[in-house]
Amino acid sequence: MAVRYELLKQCKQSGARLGRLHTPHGVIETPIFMPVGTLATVKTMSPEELKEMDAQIILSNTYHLFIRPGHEIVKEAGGLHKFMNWDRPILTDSGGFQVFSLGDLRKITEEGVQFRSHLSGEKLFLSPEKAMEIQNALGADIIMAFDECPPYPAEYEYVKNSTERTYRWLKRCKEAHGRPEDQALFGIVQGGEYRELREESARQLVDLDLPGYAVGGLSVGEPHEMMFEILGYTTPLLPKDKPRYLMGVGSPEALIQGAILGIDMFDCVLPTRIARNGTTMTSEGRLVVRNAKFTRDFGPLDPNCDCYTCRNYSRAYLRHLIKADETFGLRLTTYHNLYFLLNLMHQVRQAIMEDRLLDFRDEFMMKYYGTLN
Ligand SMILES: CNc1nc2cc3nc(NC)[nH]c3cc2c(=O)[nH]1
Ligand SMILES: [Zn+2]
Repeated sequence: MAVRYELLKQCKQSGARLGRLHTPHGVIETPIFMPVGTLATVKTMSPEELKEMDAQIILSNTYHLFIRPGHEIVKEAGGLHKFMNWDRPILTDSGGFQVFSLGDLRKITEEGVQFRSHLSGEKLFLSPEKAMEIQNALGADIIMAFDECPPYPAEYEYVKNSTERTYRWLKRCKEAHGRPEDQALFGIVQGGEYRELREESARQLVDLDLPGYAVGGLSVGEPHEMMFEILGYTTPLLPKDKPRYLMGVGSPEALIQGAILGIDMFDCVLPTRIARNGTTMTSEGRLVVRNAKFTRDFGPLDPNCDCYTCRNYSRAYLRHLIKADETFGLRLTTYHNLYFLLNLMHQVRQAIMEDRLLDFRDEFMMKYYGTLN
């Protein structure tokens, strides 16, 4: 079977658990943060640097690779692993989220979604079948069902209809999946902010006995507390012996709280995106290194970080590069931000091992945010 989850330890203090996810391209330790490589590259990072920082799995986007260079090209290259020279696990999303974030450039029907390419403007179409054809061609170890991520807020009726259609689409994905033996298809729980819709969606997905389950429809503008409340009653409905993936999350606080609520996998563009404008995550909170106050600060970006950037360069140098729009500056801030989140999850796994995750959370929150919640 494509992907097998091994539950190693259930945290005594919380819903968190320590696990290992066995895939055709290697083992992933969970809870895990997955760097996002939208266009078959984690922007400015080489595969060697990603391995150096212990990135164990990366994400790529179906919508973007479908638009450019096209999934046939990637297939002819021997698949995504070969194309981007990454021999560890890859997860591809199904394109749903990107297409829905195109706003009114798209039309949703039972068949699928009609939209215009954000590059050429040409009319394109994504459906459960098309999303599976593309992901089968890309060859990722974990692939996502084609779903609709409803906007927030959204009326009960809208979310009910959308979630029911997303379930019908999931069954079509399962039907159309050409490579179930080497690519694990994860379903995506929807239901918006409505508990009975979330519970119905989770029940229907679990009945399909899938290799993994994502919680979708979150991190779309809803209040933090609402996301944690929804996770609180959704993850317990998912099988303990399968991985749970919270899509599009997130901030350091959300990663820790998500793990406490039983989430095993996270992805977010935050660390790479904010790095490009010189914003970094450090052990003492966010630090905007392009800020004038760092002009003569010759100390490391983060004194408590042992990453390549913090061991070899100063805040003054980073500020200079970012101000001068030097590519090397983007590389150094990206390297640190990714290292920071990957290392945060390493500390979370340690804390689960030692049954002190809640204490770790309090210590981290105090240092990073200066508060306990
Ligand atoms: C591929 N399907 C799918 N992707 C998602 C990506 C997300 N990214 C965020 N915040 C950045 N929320 C998300 C929800 C979904 C979701 O509900 N479905
Ligand atoms: Zn660092």
